[in-house]
Amino acid sequence: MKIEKYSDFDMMAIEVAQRIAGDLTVALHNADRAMLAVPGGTTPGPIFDDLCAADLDWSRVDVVLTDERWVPGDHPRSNTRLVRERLLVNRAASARMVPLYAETPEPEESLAGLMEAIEADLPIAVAVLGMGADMHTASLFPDSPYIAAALDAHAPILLPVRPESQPEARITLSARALNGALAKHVVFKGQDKMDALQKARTLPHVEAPIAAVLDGATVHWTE
Ligand SMILES: O=C(O)[C@H](O)[C@@H](O)[C@H](O)[C@H](O)COP(=O)(O)O
Repeated sequence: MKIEKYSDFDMMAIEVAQRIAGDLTVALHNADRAMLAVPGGTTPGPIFDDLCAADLDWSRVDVVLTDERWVPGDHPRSNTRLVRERLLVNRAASARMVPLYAETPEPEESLAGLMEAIEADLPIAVAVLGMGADMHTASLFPDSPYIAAALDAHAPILLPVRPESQPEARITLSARALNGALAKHVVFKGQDKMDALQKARTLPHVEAPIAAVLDGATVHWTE
């Protein structure tokens, strides 16, 4: 794991967008298509605003979320909506989005179809990950029943989860799917999260899921 600290959030967003674009360009030299996995939440918006203008062949990029809240695509908490509005615009409008949501009441009812579409595009070329102060990443939450199964080396690539701390069901890529990425970037803001990251490295993965994806990752952060 490598840690890179930035003087402010805007600088971090610009630099991280450049790093992702560089990684995608390399991946597209080596393969016909490249898969980019991105988080939802509040941190990635400004990164998407810069990344969407990157000069690369977006028509060969498949974008998937690391995780989604099980809410309709026009819901304010929808990560799909965030990606459509902030990433799949400008030059990146020609990228293809691999869905992580379907209109069924529960994620289990759509799981097989969603999983099949993602499996066809694996491995992930570039995984961008957020992190919570509770040491979750994607929707791998320490307070999720079955978190051990989602972190297992043989876990399915996609799992429905119902963390006690969250208002809705979610769906998440497993640690196995995320760790298959050729490049991993963890991005967050705040000393509290940096303290949590350092603590995570001393805890079992079920208590600190972020620690399960740190091998080979670059951590980008700003106070
Ligand atoms: O849908 C989500 O909530 C996520 O993908 C999640 O893992 C997020 O990355 C972290 O919770 C950090 O969230 P913030 O960027 O809002 O702090």
